[in-house]
Amino acid sequence: MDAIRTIDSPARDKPPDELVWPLRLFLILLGYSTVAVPAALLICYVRRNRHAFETPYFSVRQLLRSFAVGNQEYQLIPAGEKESARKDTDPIPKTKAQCIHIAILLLFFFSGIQVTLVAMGVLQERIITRGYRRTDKPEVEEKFGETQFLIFCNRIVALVLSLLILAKDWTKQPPHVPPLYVHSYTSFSNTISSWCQYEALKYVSFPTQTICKASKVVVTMLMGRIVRGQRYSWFEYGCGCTIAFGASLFLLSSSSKHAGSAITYTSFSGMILMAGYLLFDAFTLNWQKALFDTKPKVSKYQMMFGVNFFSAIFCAVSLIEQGTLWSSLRFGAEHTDFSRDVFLLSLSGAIGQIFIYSTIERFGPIVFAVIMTIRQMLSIVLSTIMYGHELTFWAAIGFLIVFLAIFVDIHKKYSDKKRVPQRSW
Ligand SMILES: Nc1ncnc2c1ncn2[C@@H]1O[C@H](COP(=O)(O)OS(=O)(=O)O)[C@@H](OP(=O)(O)O)[C@H]1O
Repeated sequence: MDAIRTIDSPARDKPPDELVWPLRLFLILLGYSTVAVPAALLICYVRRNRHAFETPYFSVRQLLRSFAVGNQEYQLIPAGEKESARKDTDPIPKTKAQCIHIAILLLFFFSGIQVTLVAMGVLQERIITRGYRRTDKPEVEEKFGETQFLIFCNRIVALVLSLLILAKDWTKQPPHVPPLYVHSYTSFSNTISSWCQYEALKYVSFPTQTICKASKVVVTMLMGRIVRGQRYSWFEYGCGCTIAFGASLFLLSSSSKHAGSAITYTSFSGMILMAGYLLFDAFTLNWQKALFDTKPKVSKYQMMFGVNFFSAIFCAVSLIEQGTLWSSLRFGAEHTDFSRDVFLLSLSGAIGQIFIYSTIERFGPIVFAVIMTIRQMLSIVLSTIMYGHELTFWAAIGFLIVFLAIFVDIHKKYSDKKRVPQRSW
């Protein structure tokens, strides 16, 4: 939620009380546990009595079984294939035609992510900063401030969109082998990483924040080793570090004005929150990739449905426990312009998710992390052009370093592939 973060991020020299965020996190986790604990008990119960839940007919029992146990009867993966299933999807093509196809696809996904996330940023800013006239009393203008409700609407629209696509292509969907609750991990880590990032803005200086965000690629690689057993060579780690260095140089040199207005030092809390953001974000990506690698694999729309289903529940529970769900819905009913903007925001978020899942499924978590890093740099380049500013010398060097590292990495993979005959692309 870029724009919301920008607005809420405080421009002050002294960070707030360091004891506030652990308390807030504790309350959030307590809220989630009111759903997670009963769900975990239910899962244990169904797993222990799994035979009682075996039924060939569509029923609540079958749904509970899919939720807690999964459909292991479709697990057709031969033992020897398990290793190769863990490898990242390799986007390096063999022929020129494949090269062009890959390049167009990457550009399409990148543009989709960029356009939808920029649209979301603009709409979020609009919703949070401007007031809305009441439909029945146009002379009264009121502001909306419940950001959690916006996330809830976003997840609901994404849930409905994925459900519509699944219903349309029902016959083309692979059987969903893992238990449905596995998507709650992605949902939880995605939510907590966003929360950590948002919360960290109050405790970290701009340079620390930038360097941490630029390190996304390296952290995603390290997490890939832990979550999926994916090995990367020293050369690949080197490229990841070079991208982090180049992106930091670019972002820091081209955003010196930001640095002046933000917090001037990083506290211990800030470091923990930034680490939380990076670790949960890297876990999300690698867990998604691990699910795409099951055989038969989980389709991107099944995953989108599963993740948004759990996220919607988590958000709804939070809103109900804070007592803000009904007041937000009432605000929506009384301000039709607001409802329209929230719908457009949620729709762009949902379409953005389709691009995100497509990228991770097709190109893997590292390419996605690189795309998100370039996305941040491109936003700055675009605003520099729009406002007629000039890129600094060091920003240009940083930009060159990032693209050079990407080029060298792709080139090496391409030449390695030429040397070693491949089974099939
Ligand atoms: N792996 C994965 N799966 C699903 N969705 C994801 C993923 N990574 C990022 N996102 C969503 O993309 C939105 C922007 O994410 P970030 O703020 O982390 O991106 S960045 O800071 O610009 O790099 C943000 O959307 P909102 O949560 O709706 O704001 C993220 O949740």
